[in-house]
Amino acid sequence: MGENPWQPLLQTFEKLSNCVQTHLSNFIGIQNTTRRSSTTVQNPVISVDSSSSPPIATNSSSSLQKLPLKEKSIGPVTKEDLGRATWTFLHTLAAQYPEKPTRQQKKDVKELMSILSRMYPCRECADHFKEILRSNPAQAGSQEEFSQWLCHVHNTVNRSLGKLVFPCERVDARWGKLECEQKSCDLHGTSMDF
Ligand SMILES: Cc1cc2nc3c(=O)[nH]c(=O)nc-3n(C[C@H](O)[C@H](O)[C@H](O)COP(=O)(O)OP(=O)(O)OC[C@H]3O[C@@H](n4cnc5c(N)ncnc54)[C@H](O)[C@@H]3O)c2cc1C
Repeated sequence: MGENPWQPLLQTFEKLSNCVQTHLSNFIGIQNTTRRSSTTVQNPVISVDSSSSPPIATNSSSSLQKLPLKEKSIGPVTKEDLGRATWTFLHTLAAQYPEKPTRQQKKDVKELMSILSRMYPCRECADHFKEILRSNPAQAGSQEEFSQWLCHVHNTVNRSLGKLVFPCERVDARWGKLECEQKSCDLHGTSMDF
């Protein structure tokens, strides 16, 4: 049998096709990279305080990309990040705590502190906090009592870390209530002790 007369033409076509495919996939790859990085700039994903953390690549189909972003990249949470976030939560809670809390609310504060001292996701901090609570049991008979007690225990942690002590008479200036329309974020207390 003689050689297929179309063979050289088919081989040329195959080479051309491979070449086009390679260029096309390179091109698409570049496009995807470009799109991903421009999304990151225009609509950054998440922010944390730590500027030293390397950025983490995100899957373009991830819903994370739709989250609003501040300016910095995501990375592992440090003990300091966790501490600042937790103090923000606790001081804000104290700022919104009712003047006249219910018995349940007072019990909740004690339980919350107790749970923190067991489950705070930094073992040494949790153990340290447990010790602090032992000599300073939570006091939450009123908004002022709670926020002053919290300021005091925060200062105890500050001292142990060699940080400056915060002037507790200025705690209300530092930590206010959440900005919520028509007090919709306020915790409600009661004048009755039930
Ligand atoms: C329960 C708990 C226990 C911790 N234990 C440890 C530990 O054992 N070891 C460790 O390394 N880290 C610990 N941390 C973390 C540590 O307290 C800090 O959060 C972290 O070191 C970051 O400190 P920072 O200087 O950024 O400010 P932070 O101490 O996080 O304070 C945040 C902000 O609160 C304000 N502030 C400071 N002091 C007071 C105060 N007394 N009252 C009201 N507002 C104040 C300041 O404006 C400050 O910028 C603990 C955190 C918590 C929540």
